[in-house]
Amino acid sequence: MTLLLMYPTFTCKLNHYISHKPSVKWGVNRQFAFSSCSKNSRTSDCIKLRVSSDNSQEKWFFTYKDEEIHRLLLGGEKDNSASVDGFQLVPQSGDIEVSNFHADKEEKVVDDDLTKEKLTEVTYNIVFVTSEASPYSKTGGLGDVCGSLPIALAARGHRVMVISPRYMHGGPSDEKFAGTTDLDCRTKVYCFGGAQDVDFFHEYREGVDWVFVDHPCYHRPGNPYGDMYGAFGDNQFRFTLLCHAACEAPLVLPLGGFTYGEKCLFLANDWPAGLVPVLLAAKYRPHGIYKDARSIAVIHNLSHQGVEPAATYGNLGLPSEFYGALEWVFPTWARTHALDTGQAVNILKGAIVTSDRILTVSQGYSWEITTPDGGYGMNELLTSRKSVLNGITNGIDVTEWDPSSDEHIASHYTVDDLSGKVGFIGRLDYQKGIDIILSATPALLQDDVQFVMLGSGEKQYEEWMRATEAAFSYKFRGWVGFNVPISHQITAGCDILLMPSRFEPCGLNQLYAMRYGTVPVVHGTGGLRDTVKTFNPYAKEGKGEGTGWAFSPLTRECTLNALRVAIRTYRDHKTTWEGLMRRGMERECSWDNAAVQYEQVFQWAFIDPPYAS
Ligand SMILES: Nc1ncnc2c1ncn2[C@@H]1O[C@H](COP(=O)(O)OP(=O)(O)O[C@H]2O[C@H](CO)[C@@H](O)[C@H](O)[C@H]2O)[C@@H](O)[C@H]1O
Repeated sequence: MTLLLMYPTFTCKLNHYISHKPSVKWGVNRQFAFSSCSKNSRTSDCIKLRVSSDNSQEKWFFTYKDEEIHRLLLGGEKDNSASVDGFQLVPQSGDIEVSNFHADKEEKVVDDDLTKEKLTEVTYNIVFVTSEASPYSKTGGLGDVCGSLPIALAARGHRVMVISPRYMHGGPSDEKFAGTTDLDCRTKVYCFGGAQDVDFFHEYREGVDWVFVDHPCYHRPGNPYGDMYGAFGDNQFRFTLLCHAACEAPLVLPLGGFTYGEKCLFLANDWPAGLVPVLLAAKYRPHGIYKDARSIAVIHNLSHQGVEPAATYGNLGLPSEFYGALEWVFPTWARTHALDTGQAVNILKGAIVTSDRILTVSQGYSWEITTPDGGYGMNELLTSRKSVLNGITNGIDVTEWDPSSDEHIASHYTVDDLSGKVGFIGRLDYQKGIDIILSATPALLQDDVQFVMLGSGEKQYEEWMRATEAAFSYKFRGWVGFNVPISHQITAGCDILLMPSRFEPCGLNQLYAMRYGTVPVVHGTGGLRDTVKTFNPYAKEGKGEGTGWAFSPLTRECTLNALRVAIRTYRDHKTTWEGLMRRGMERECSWDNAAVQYEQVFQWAFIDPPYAS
């Protein structure tokens, strides 16, 4: 948390520092407290603010080191719900000396613990737009994040809607939507040369409005993006429709009796939601709608950008003058034939140049995407927007992923009761370093280890898993497919989780692994480097520190070396291993911390006028 104190005008921003619930309204006697002090001296230096109000007059009192100081309130800045979010005070003459306040100097105080304890002061109407949200739909980490972060934000007092498609695959997964009801609010959206009728389904669960856009294009076998024959050919249409519908939803859906209205904050997750910030700027604001709304482009994976031929621009329901926002020209070497001009539209680019802020899912990745290596062609663009680019490490759903109560595992355990237990879980593609696993496995299986893999993706890797299991059935098991219970069982059952990702915006499996006492061995990149601390046996007077191994560079040799060090530690140094497990299990990984950081970014988003209008 950052507290701004300025003297002698003594202006304090109270946002996030006042410890009262958002539902508490202004106008009755209230006592608030906030701290201006460092972690270690919190108690002694605490400044308390007491406000006494009889609805006509507000008197403000400060207590500093148990001494009460009366101040004149110059102006209380209140938000729409009449909660105070800032104030200005004039010190009386002969002002007391307060040692923490430095003349004409800004003081920044960081106190994470304190932040965590407090609910938010300013609440927002938040609209997550996403192609997947667990448990309704999930093919990877995006589903996890959009299924759990909204709940954490709602618990902090925000009004939160998550809007995603109502996928009907014609199988058991359709049951996940059984609790939703048709809002009977058919709406027309205009794209792809005509009017499209969409319906909205809804379920209010865990404080969140889960809204599902219904349209025949979401009703087909497969997963949200494709089927056994590959990606669906009309994905641009399917997600354009989602974005148009998502922009209408806050205006037209009376959820709990009230619409979300125009003053909301859109979180556009990855390219499928990338048209949302563009639509706000191009379609709505010119007509005076959504002038008070803001948008944040959240990048979970920059390697997918939603790029289609330039000729498709006319389908997107955007005015021609916004073509430049989406315009994308492939370099000459990437063109496919002599007549290829390289002209394309890039939806994620549109989001990056029109959103008010940009977020990635770890700090490391927010830097990597500004470099040529990690930028996937967007590095210069992202660098130009660096001042509004932040990284916040994902949290995890600590209820779903809890080794003491997990419904998918046979025996439960806690950090105080560790009992006996190399795995890999993930999409079988280039990002996840699957080629490295392929090349390292024969050597690894020479050692006394068993290796279990769960994943689906590229056919050649699925075939390799089947063939390796057939050849080394006593040492290797490969489960081809997407199976949540098995992912929990592998996470709980393994001693080591291997993640040789080539790049990893955040990575969730290493977080799940640490929570389950399974030690991660990862390539030190992006969010993996941010979250897995390499074991150091000499730290802390020989007690050791770290939660796993983050190796680099990403080669077969380095992967094998790191795995062998880990395996030796497991085998020969049981106490040390237990320390690694314990530290991983005790690591803070809930959404609480991240939710507070998200709120800070929300606050920043509303400081400036809309970036694009
Ligand atoms: N075969 C299978 N069966 C069952 N479950 C499976 C599975 N394959 C994957 N999963 C699950 O899908 C999720 C994968 O999450 P990750 O964060 O590791 O990667 P992903 O690349 O999808 O997400 C992107 O978005 C997330 C969220 O921001 C970032 O953490 C990440 O770095 C970025 O690449 C985990 O919950 C995992 O258990």
